[in-house]
Amino acid sequence: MTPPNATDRRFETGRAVLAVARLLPQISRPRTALFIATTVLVAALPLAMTVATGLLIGAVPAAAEAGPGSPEARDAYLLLAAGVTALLLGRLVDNVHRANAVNLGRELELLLQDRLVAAVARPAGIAHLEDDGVLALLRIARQLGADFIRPERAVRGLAAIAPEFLAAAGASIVLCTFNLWIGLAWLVAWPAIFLAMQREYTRVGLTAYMRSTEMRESEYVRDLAMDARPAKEIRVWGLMGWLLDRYDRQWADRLDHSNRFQRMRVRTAVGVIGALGALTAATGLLLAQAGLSGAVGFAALSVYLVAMTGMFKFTAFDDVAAFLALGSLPVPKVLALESELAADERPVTTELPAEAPARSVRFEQVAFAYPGASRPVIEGLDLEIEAGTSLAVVGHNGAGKTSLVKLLAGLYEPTGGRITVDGTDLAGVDPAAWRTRLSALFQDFTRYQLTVRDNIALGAPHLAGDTDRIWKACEPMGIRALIDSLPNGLDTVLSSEYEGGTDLSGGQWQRIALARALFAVQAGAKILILDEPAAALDVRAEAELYEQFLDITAGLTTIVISHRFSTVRRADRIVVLDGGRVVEDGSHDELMALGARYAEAFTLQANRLARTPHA
Ligand SMILES: Nc1ncnc2c1ncn2[C@@H]1O[C@H](COP(=O)(O)OP(=O)(O)OP(=O)(O)O)[C@@H](O)[C@H]1O
Repeated sequence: MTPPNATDRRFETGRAVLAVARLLPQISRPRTALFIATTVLVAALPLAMTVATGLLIGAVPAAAEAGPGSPEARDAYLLLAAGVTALLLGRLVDNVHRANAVNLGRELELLLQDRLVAAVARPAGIAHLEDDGVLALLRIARQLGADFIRPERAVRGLAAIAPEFLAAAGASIVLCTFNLWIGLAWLVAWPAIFLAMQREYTRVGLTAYMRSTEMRESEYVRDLAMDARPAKEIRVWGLMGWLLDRYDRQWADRLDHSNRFQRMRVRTAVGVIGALGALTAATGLLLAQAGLSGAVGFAALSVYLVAMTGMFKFTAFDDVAAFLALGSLPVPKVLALESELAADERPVTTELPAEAPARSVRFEQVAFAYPGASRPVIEGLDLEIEAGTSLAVVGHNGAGKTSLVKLLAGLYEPTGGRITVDGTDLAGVDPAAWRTRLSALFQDFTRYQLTVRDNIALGAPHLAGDTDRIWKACEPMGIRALIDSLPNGLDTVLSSEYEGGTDLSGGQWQRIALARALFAVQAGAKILILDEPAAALDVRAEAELYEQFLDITAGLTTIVISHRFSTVRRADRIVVLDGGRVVEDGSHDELMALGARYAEAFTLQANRLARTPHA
């Protein structure tokens, strides 16, 4: 996602406010209709009161002369009643208008949050979650309802400003009856001033948006200082001072930047106030001349004066005007993100047969580069994985092993070539349906701060209530005794941040995660991916676990990535990856006989292990 360019920015304010206005009927048509009706009334009623007051002032001398009960007195009473009614009704309608705006605003925020979560959850892959533009929007989205980025405030701003706008237009038209040019000047002045100020506010808001990467950085630094997870390293290495320093510097930089923008806003405001002062002085002077020369009567003069001073209620410089600009700013961005992510969706063109993969999964000349990366991590990769067999993938750090399984899981799409399942190109298959056939455990698996039961059942959440099945997944992992020893057994929360909860050792966590993968297999997954499945276990424990996995998952397609050759050698077939290509391919015995990279690395590790019997 790219940030808006200069041309886009000129129209940003109008587009943002329009986007807010267009969303309101989606929340509630009747309440939007009420919003429009009360906007007109809130603008018209004070104007009606002004006119009634002016006419009343003009009618009083004649009524006083004619005496009580006279038609003139009745007219004066009627004008008084009209003025008072307009005043009271104005108050009442104003309250309804504001309350309606607050509710509409809150619901607008909810609507945007919902649409955003749905939009972000929609793409099958995870590439969008590494896109700086998307992350900037997500940051804004997380803050929706906080700080100045509040669409709710935009609706309240709109509610306050729209009637004032109409009232100012009405007052300008009243002034047109005094002097056409003065009236027209006022009619044009307010929208121009309003737009100038909105552009300034928008500029400030956009700067915050454009600096989202810096802001994310400083939020990251702040969270590092406060989170429990990095707390060990930060204290052991004495990083707290360094973190706080860095955070302070980033804040100072942000403040400095925003102060610079504030100064620019003051310049515009001074220019605007100068123009307003000149127009007010000209109007006042002309009114005074007209009054003194008798060209305009006393009643009309008072109406014109009230119209002129009433125009200053218009809040172009007020907080509400800033809220309107800043609060609406994220709205088109959320909508743009929504359509951008929807456009990225690829069409589903084929369905895989229920038994697939029955023959094989094939990587055919697959190439892949991470979004934004200049070089591919996988290039010209050909690999056929026979269904029902176990495959081990080995290679040095950064060789592309994890990237390969991420492609297989559909978390990213190949940038070249294709992956087929029994001959069907995965590009046309519904990724969600494909993933129900996969069970995967990645090396950076998630330690959910949930119960043991949930941590295991998340492998197939629809079977979460099946306790027997959960125990069945735990058994081969050797964690039954561990779970029984926990305060609430399966229902113990795996986090010491909760009362009655507990944390586990690295190896214990890994066994829980393996049980989760096994639970998914029990639920019907046909391909099992294990990326460094037991790096936290000792070599023998890992080899034993993998052996057990192979027994339990016999007949399943299993792909394991490991640096432990005692694990790797148990696979039916081994491929060595280097620079994103397969450079060796065969069984353990075949690769040993080949005497190349695999054999060399295996011998090296075996010799080391032989020297360290407790490894
Ligand atoms: N999300 C990402 N964005 C950009 N580059 C990435 C990303 N993930 C990995 N890479 C790069 O891709 C290359 C291959 O990474 P990959 O994780 O596939 O290697 P690996 O063989 O699994 O390594 P290891 O044995 O260390 O786990 C590396 O150079 C890495 O820097």
